[in-house]
Amino acid sequence: MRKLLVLCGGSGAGKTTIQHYLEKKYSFSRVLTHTTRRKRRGEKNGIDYYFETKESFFQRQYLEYIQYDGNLYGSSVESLLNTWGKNDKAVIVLDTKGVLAYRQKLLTEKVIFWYVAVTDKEIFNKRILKRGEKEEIAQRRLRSKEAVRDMQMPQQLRSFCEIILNDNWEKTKEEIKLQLQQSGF
Ligand SMILES: Nc1nc2c(ncn2[C@@H]2O[C@H](COP(=O)(O)OP(=O)(O)O)[C@@H](O)[C@H]2O)c(=O)[nH]1
Ligand SMILES: Nc1ncnc2c1ncn2[C@@H]1O[C@H](COP(=O)(O)OP(=O)(O)O)[C@@H](O)[C@H]1O
Repeated sequence: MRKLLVLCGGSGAGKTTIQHYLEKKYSFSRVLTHTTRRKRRGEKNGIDYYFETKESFFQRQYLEYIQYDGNLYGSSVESLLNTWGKNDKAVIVLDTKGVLAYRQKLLTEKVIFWYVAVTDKEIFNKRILKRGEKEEIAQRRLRSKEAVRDMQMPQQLRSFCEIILNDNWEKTKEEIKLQLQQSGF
């Protein structure tokens, strides 16, 4: 059966780190999404995202798309089906608005949702500055209304989204193992 794990959480909480770990340790395949934001240092087209222009972005068919800190992000039907074509176990990273869209749309597949949390908001600041962006861009990101919204789990997600606390990486790994066992992934 096709399975999808949806990760969301604040900017810098550790979604991408957890996604890579799920690939390496638990043989998930990542669903790449599309964005018009600029590449960060080290990011590659077709590896981290499909980097698009505004024109090319709208040439795809999306399950959903959103605006985040002034850029467009969208998950294409094609990318999800491609991933499932090679692996039943897929993982995607979305903002919390995208999570609600997936919750309503993907009714026939096995889908679970995780919100990646940190206890102290200062952690967002520290982590995001380590990430290869100019400080000014990182600070703007953290002040954007979408980033501020996603720093706490929105009320509407509480009934179906598991919280993965990512303060301490060793504990996060244990929590991931437990949650995967409990949900049969
Ligand atoms: N709804 C939705 N959100 C996306 C998609 N792709 C990425 N995102 C989210 O967009 C937000 C910004 O992503 P990114 O620029 O990589 O920044 P980061 O969260 O600071 O690492 C994050 O919350 C991602 O989870 C997508 O296709 N759909
Ligand atoms: N548990 C952790 N402890 C310390 N640093 C972490 C932890 N998890 C992630 N990081 C680091 O924090 C930064 C942001 O993580 P990332 O996964 O890119 O966040 P997100 O995708 O949620 O924006 C990266 O430099 C990453 O290596």
